[in-house]
Amino acid sequence: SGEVRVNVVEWGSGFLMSVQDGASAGKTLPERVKIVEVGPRDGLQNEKTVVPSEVKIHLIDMLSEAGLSVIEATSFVSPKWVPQMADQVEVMMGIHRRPGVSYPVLTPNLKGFLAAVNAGAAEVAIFGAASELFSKKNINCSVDESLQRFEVVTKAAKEAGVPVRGYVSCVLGCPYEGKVSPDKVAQVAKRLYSMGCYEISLGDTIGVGTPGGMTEMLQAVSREVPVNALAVHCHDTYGQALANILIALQMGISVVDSSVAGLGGCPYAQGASGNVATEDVVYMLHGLGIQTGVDLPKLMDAGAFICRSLNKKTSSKVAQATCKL
Ligand SMILES: CC(C)(COP(=O)([O-])OP(=O)([O-])OC[C@H]1O[C@@H](n2cnc3c(N)ncnc32)[C@H](O)[C@@H]1OP(=O)([O-])[O-])[C@@H](O)C(=O)NCCC(=O)NCCSC(=O)C[C@@](C)(O)CC(=O)[O-]
Repeated sequence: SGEVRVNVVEWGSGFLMSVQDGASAGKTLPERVKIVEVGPRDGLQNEKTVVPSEVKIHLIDMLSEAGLSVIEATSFVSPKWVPQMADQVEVMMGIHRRPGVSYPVLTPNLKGFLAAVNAGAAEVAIFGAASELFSKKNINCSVDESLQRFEVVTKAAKEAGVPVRGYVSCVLGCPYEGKVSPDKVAQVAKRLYSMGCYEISLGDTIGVGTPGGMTEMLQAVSREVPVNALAVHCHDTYGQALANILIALQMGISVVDSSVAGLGGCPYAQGASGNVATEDVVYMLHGLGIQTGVDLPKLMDAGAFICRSLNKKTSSKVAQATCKL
């Protein structure tokens, strides 16, 4: 109908303005999107100076207070590989778990899985890649070896009744190999799904993808894995993340990973910027009339808190526009 609704909420010195464009909220978009907030893990894992556990815990609590229902809390990986995540047990013990909120953690192997469950994790994520070289740099094994390790984790998780999410990294490009074939992404995604992952998150680890590549890759993956079991995980290095997410939504995906304040980057993907900012994703989704359950002002408070704590500027355009730096 071309109807455009504009809601303006005055807030501090800035304005939080949401433009709802009735024409763009087409039939193919989902009514509701689940956001998987990865800031406390993906966002912080690459920080060079150690972030105190209390800051991580407070951030996670602010994010759950803002209405996020899935918050990836930490990683049970080797502290020699990722020192920033060495306080995983303190973080898991310190957070105030809100009913209905899930706090998954990364577990690369059985050792990590057992430690995670011991620390009270009720959901875990395994993380593979569609690129051999990235797999080697990130988790020190080939893609096939990683899948064998993940079989062991998913078997143990099934016995313990713990749901497992699966990641595929480098779905639109690799920092070491360059172009990645959509078929390879589809094969890895299929293996993770067949071993019992309830959801497969497709990671544009270095943020190089464009909507054309995203479309081609999702077409290949959705031939092997049902689209309602897929999520997208976009880094924003080349400023393509929101466009890529919109493509994913139009193709039926309704789970989006993002990081508050656009924090982050992978230690084994040099030059990659943070994930798309959760604030910007929420702004876009609400503008499209899609529900998220997230309170944007509260989310921006969480973004402002972590940026102050890290002494860095937010990468969220929405936060910049509303002067909540
Ligand atoms: C996978 C390993 C452990 C293999 O590392 P390795 O060196 O091959 O492992 P190992 O089995 O030979 O063991 C070596 C040492 O690590 C210990 N170890 C072994 N496992 C664990 C564990 N779970 N927790 C704690 N310690 C562990 C083990 O006990 C031993 O200790 P030592 O005897 O030398 O004292 C290592 O490569 C690692 O920890 N890698 C983590 C890398 C990582 O966290 N990367 C970032 C996350 S992935 C990402 O960001 C991408 C994503 C998910 O966001 C999606 C996207 O954007 O694409």
